[in-house]
Amino acid sequence: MSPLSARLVRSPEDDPCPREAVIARIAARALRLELETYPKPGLVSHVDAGSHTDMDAGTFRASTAAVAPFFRALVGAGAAGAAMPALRRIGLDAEVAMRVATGGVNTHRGAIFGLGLLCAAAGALPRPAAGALGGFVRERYGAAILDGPVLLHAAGARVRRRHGVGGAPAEAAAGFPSVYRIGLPALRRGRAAQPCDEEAARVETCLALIAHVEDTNLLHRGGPDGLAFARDEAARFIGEGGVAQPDWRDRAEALHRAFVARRLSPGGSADLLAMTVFVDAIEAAP
Ligand SMILES: CC(C)(COP(=O)(O)OP(=O)(O)OC[C@H]1O[C@@H](n2cnc3c(N)ncnc32)[C@H](O[C@H]2O[C@H](COP(=O)(O)OP(=O)(O)OP(=O)(O)O)[C@@H](O)[C@H]2O)[C@@H]1O)[C@@H](O)C(=O)NCCC(=O)NCCS
Ligand SMILES: Nc1ncnc2[nH]cnc12
Repeated sequence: MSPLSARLVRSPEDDPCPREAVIARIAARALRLELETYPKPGLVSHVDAGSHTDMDAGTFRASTAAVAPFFRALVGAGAAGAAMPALRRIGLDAEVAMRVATGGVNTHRGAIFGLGLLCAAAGALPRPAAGALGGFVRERYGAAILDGPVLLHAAGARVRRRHGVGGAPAEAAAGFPSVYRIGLPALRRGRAAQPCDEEAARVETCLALIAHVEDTNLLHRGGPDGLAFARDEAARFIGEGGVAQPDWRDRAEALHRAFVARRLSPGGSADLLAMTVFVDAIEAAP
């Protein structure tokens, strides 16, 4: 662990900054709620492992527990005005902790990056108005994100080069437009359609994101055809009424099975679902 992370990672009992601890807990809760959302096409949930053979709900729970202290460190770094290289060091330490906790499996790399940047923004902004967290990431860190080192042999970087898509760095540098333009409106639409079922609202959000996002995980596993299949099917689900349909759960489960049959897994959309839940909680707070 880098000295910066070691200084900033604290146990909740001796935490002198309750607001920072609360924000970090909200980030970890967002990861748990993402996991506890079913059906999410091809993705791991508390019900099954979707298109994955190397991870399940237990792997995600262990990963969430391991990375949570680093969210606290990122909130603190944001509050202290840290620049991108400092955040990056904490993010890389979090990736190491994730891999130790999961036996080397990549559960939350995208979430550490995106949710981590939003945590830093929440640390920097005492009372974030609607849209403020994404705007802060764009203004403060956007250029550094795009100029940052590229991990040439990472699957994501390879896929981004081959297919000319921006992936996680472009999404963050632009201030998370998928969260604000797609995720949050879908969460509110889902709540209006199913006022007593928060899980339904998260399913609506997840499907709306899959229909929109250029997800490098879908490209990695399914190529352009896999990405197009996933986006078209998710768009059809949303276009036909989403979770406002009486049989929405059956339809979403059928979609889940179709993704699993093709080994498709929209991991980037899952991360953006967690980020949407986080932004909704932080920016809505009084
Ligand atoms: C900045 C990086 C994180 C960029 O990494 P990379 O070069 O790999 O770029 P991307 O592929 O674009 O993104 C990385 C992960 O982000 C998720 N993602 C994918 N598409 C999008 C998108 N359009 N918008 C936002 N986010 C996106 C996705 O993560 C999720 O999927 C992973 C699990 O997938 P799985 O199917 O298991 O796939 P693999 O393990 O890859 O292999 P197989 O099993 O299929 O064989 C999981 O991580 C989810 O979270 C992308 O994977 C990085 O380069 C970096 O610099 N990190 C340093 C840390 C840092 O700077 N931190 C800043 C402050 S915290
Ligand atoms: N629930 C999930 N299943 C598979 N990949 C993911 N990446 C982030 N969340 C995920």
